[in-house]
Amino acid sequence: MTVLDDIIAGVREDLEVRRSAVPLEELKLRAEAAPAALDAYAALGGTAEPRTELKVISEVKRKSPSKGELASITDPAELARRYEQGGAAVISVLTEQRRFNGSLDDFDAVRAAVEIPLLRKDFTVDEYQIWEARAHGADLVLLIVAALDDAALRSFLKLTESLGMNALVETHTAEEIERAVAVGARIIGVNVRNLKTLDVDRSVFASLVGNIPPEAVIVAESGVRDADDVAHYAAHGANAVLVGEALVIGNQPEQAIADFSTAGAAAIAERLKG
Ligand SMILES: O=P(O)(O)OC[C@@H](O)[C@@H](O)c1c[nH]c2ccccc12
Repeated sequence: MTVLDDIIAGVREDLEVRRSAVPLEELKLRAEAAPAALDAYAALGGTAEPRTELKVISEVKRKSPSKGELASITDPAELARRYEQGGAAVISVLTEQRRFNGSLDDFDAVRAAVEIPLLRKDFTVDEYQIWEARAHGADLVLLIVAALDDAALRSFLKLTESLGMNALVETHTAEEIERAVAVGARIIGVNVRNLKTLDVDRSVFASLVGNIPPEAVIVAESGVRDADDVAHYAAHGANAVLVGEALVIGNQPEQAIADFSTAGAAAIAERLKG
C-alpha cells in the first residue's frame, strides 16, 4: 500500500461521516445558493498573451505526512489575509484532516476573509467532495491523476466545470500528463513530490513540462524553498507555483510572495527573449 492509498482510505472514511450528516441533495441546494465561482484560470494568467507574470498559489498548510508539524496556524483567516495582501493569485486551503490537520472550517474562515480565488485542496475521490467544495464557496478543486481512473477524472472535471469552477489537475509522470491533456485539463500541475513515496525531486518539473500544451496554465507544485527555486521553475515554463511550507514556516509571507513574483517574472522575461 502506498502513502497515497493510505491517505485516500482515511479520506473515504471521513467523507462517509460527512455524507451522513449532510446528504448530497442538501449539499446541492447549498451549492446552488453559493455566490458564483471566481475565474481561477484567468487569475492564474491563463488568458494573458503572452503570460509574463509568475503567479503564486499560497497554501494554508499546518502539517504534512512528509514533514510532520510545520506551523500551528491558529488563525487561518489572518494568514490568508497576509497572502492576499502579499499578492497571491490564489489561496490553497488543505481540508484533509488526518495527515494535514486541515478542515472545511479552515476553508470557511479563509473564504470569509479574502476575495481572491480559493482552491479546496483535498484528495478528491467522490463527486460529493466537488459539490461540497462549491457549497463552501470554492473556485478550484484538486484532481490528482494518480488517484483517479480515466472515467472518474473525466466525469469529475466535467462536474467541476459545470459548477463554474476550475480544476487543478495534478500530475507527476509523462503518462499522467497525457491523461490530464486527454480529458481536457486547462490547469495542469506537476507535483515534484511523488505522492506514493513522498520523495521530492525538483528536476521532475523541467523533464516533464514539455509534454504540456501551451494553452494550459502550468503550475509547478512543491519544493519551493526560496526565490531561486521559483526562478528555476519559471525559467522552464511554469506560469504559477504552489507554495506551502516555505510560506507557513517563514514569518514574512507577504515579502516572500513578492520576492517569488519578482524572481519568477524576471526568469519568464529571459525565457521569452530567448
Ligand atoms: O509545502 P510545499 O513543498 O511548498 O508543497 C505545497 C504543495 O505543492 C503540496 O502541499 C501538495 C501538492 N500536491 C498535494 C496533494 C495533496 C496534499 C498536498 C499537496
